[in-house]
Amino acid sequence: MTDDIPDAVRDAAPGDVTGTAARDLPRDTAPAEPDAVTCRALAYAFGDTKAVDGLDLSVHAGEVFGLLGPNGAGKTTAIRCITTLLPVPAGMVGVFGCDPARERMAVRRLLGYVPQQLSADAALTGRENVSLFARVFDVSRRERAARVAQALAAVGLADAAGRLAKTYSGGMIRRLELAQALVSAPRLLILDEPTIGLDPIARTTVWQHINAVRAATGMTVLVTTHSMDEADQYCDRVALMHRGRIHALGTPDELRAELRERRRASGEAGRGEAEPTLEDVFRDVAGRGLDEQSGGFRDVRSTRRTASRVG
Ligand SMILES: Nc1ncnc2c1ncn2[C@@H]1O[C@H](COP(=O)(O)OP(=O)(O)OP(=O)(O)O)[C@@H](O)[C@H]1O
Repeated sequence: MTDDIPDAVRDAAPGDVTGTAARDLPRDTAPAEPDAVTCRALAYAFGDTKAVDGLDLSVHAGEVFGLLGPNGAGKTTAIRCITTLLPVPAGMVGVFGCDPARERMAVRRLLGYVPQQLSADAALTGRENVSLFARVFDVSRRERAARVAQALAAVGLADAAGRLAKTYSGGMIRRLELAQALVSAPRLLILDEPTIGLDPIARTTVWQHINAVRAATGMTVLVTTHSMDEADQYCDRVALMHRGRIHALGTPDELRAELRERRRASGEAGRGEAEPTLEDVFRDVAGRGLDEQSGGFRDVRSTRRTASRVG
């Protein structure tokens, strides 16, 4: 784990780095370090329910990786195994080469995690919330105030730091939770549906801050989402997860091009088919099971919990 949040994070003004700009960072500098996340044949069951069922995944250091899938695909369960919150009963998980089972604290020190559930305390100020995380993550007393201020500034909350979190908007709460995760200067930031329930402007703002920090630090980002549009716009690579395993993996452009090719080969192309979207790719690789399983991609957006998370 790095000792400090780099000054560049503090200085990265929100909006200066867009998702597109961050995606244009050089990709051909081969990472000398191990992959940020490795899962091999990972399996986890709740009773008879195979939540994760033979998951193979590599998240390269420095990339923004999107784990996509409908409700119940197993995304959160996989994330909880990676973050040491669940044991790894079958298969293996590595985080920058560390084994969560044997090096639990080492793995936790590498991670910043923003779960789906509310992790900020509404009765505390923004600054107090981030300070709490700084203490939990052993940021030294000497450094703490500066690191808390840096993390709040990095997500655009410096001016609101003295206000109670219960006065924040949903988007501000999400950014506060981001600051909490960033205060320990993680090498890997894991975000479980970071923009669910937010309006389009708040979504964009959250992503601008994620990308600004990532561009400044080289941090790896693993994000789960139902939103194909966000994945398309902000993720370097995506994995399409369904029923506990990965059905397709690549850059959004690669996945779309592969579907275009499959359509061409099967004679579907040229019959007025629109350019494929990522959702088309998912429907193609997951097959009819996607419609049979409860929860698609669109209907879930309006039903989830951010509105009530902060009330
Ligand atoms: N604590 C639990 N006890 C029993 N079953 C669970 C538990 N947590 C998850 N499951 C089941 O495991 C499967 C995978 O759930 P998981 O939450 O990992 O999916 P997900 O892709 O993250 O879904 P969502 O997008 O809704 O968060 C589902 O069938 C779910 O009902």
